[in-house]
Order: sequence, then structure tokens, then C-alpha cells
Amino acid sequence: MAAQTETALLEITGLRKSYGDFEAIRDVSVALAAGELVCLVGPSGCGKTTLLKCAAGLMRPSGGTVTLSGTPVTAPPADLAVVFQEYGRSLFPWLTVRRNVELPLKEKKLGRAERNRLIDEALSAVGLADRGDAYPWQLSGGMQQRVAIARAVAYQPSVMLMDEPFAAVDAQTRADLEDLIRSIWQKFGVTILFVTHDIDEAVYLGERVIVLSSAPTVVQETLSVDLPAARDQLTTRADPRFTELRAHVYAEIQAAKKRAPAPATD
Ligand SMILES: Nc1ncnc2c1ncn2[C@@H]1O[C@H](COP(=O)(O)OP(=O)(O)OP(=O)(O)O)[C@@H](O)[C@H]1O
Repeated sequence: MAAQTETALLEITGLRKSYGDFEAIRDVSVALAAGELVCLVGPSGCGKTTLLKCAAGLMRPSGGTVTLSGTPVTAPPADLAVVFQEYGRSLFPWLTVRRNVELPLKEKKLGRAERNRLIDEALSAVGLADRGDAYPWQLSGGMQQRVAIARAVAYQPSVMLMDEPFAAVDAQTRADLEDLIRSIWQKFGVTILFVTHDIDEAVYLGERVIVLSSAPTVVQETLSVDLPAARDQLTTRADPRFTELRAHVYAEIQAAKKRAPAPATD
């Protein structure tokens, strides 16, 4: 663990969060090395969104620390992007796809040519090179989520935090978007922390899967996903090792749901 800490890009240490008397997160430590793709799963209501908001500097934890490249995160850092589940609410309907992707780039002091290059590259990475002039409401849900992903990619963050980004799309689109995330991760080398309640998705996407307990939440287990890096919806999901890993994570989550929380130590 010590070696990982030394090289961590995003480091969450001893994180705690209570809402009034309700103890949501008791003690969570997660460290991501640069270029890792890590999935976070846990029972419903265990605090996945809370954890991500604290990691993004959008919410102040009750205790513990978050650092990005060694710098404490107390507000949303410039080199971090978040993709939320509700793409419908994260895109501006009165702006075209291009303008939506461009919006956060305006904060960076870039020339127009460079800005356009980043927008083009991001839209083509998500397969929307020819839809730049469309408005979000003219696109399907899956396409709108691609726009939200393109916006994050164009921003060139060192870390992308994704909060159940595919929960609201149909199964076929979801499979396509999962493959899109793997390809973006491989192409841009971005570090990704991906939150999902879907066990299959976590195992399919992640190089590591972190299983959280029920609230008050602790890390129940960290699992290394020893599947080949080149993943494919048919062959990977038919791989006996995939089945083993998903059964293991499923059992861990069931155990987490049944386990009575330990009394607080402080
Ligand atoms: N602003 C708030 N005030 C009070 N309680 C809250 C608040 N936000 C979240 N909670 C509670 O904290 C716990 C964790 O919520 P959170 O949304 O982080 O969980 P989650 O794991 O993302 O849930 P899900 O899997 O259902 O999306 C839940 O019990 C929730 O009811």
C-alpha cells in the first residue's frame, strides 16, 4: 500500500462524511495511480455519490483528506472533470453540441484554433464528429451522454470522475458507451474513477474494483481485475474469469448488505 501511496495521483485518505446525525461514510481510503481506471461499486445508498462529490471538491468531507497530485482538494480542481448520470441536466439546451463542449475550455487561455482542434478531437473520439451543429434535444439519450463525455475529454483533465454515467440509457447503448470509455481511457491515458451500482459494468470496465460496504461506509474489498486489457462485450463477458470475478463481487455486496455496521470507534 505504501508504494501505491507514493505514486498516487488522486488520493482519498480516511474520508468521513455525516449528514447531521446520519453517518454516511465512516472511513474510506482510495488511491489512484496516474492512468488507472478504477471502478467503485457498493449497495444503493452507501455513499458513492457523496464520495465522488468530496473527491471533486464539490462537497466538504467531515474528516479525512483528498489530494490531487499532492495538493489538497478544497474546491473543484482545474485538471479534474466530472461526468454525472443526468446528462439531460448537464447540457445546455440552447447551445449546440460544439458550444456545449467548448464551454469549459473558455476557462483555459487557448487560441481559437487550439480550442477548435480539441473540440474536433473530442467529438470524433465519441463518434459525434458530424453532429457538432445539432442541439442536445435533437439527440438520443446515449448521444447526449457522449456529448457530456466529449466535453470532459476536450478539457484534457488528468482525472475524470464518473458518477453512474450510463444508468439512464438502454442496455445496448450502455454496452457501446462502456467500450467508448475503455477506448478513451486507452487513447488519452486519463485517470478514471468510475462509480456504478452495476457489478458486471464494474468488472468489465475496471482494472481494479473497489467494493464499498453499506453505510456507515468503509472499503469492503479491493479486487484486481486480471482480465486482458483488450476487452470485448462478447468474449470478455463469456470468459470464465469474468464470471468468477462478478460472482465474487456480487457475494461481497450481498455480505455488505447483511453485515450490521460496527459501532463507531470515536
Ligand atoms: N444532502 C443530504 N442530506 C442528508 N442525507 C443525505 C444527503 N445526501 C445523501 N444523503 C444520504 O447519504 C447516504 C449516501 O447517499 P449517496 O447518494 O452518496 O449514496 P449512493 O451510494 O450514491 O446511492 P445510490 O446507489 O442510490 O445512487 C444515503 O443514505 C443518502 O440518503
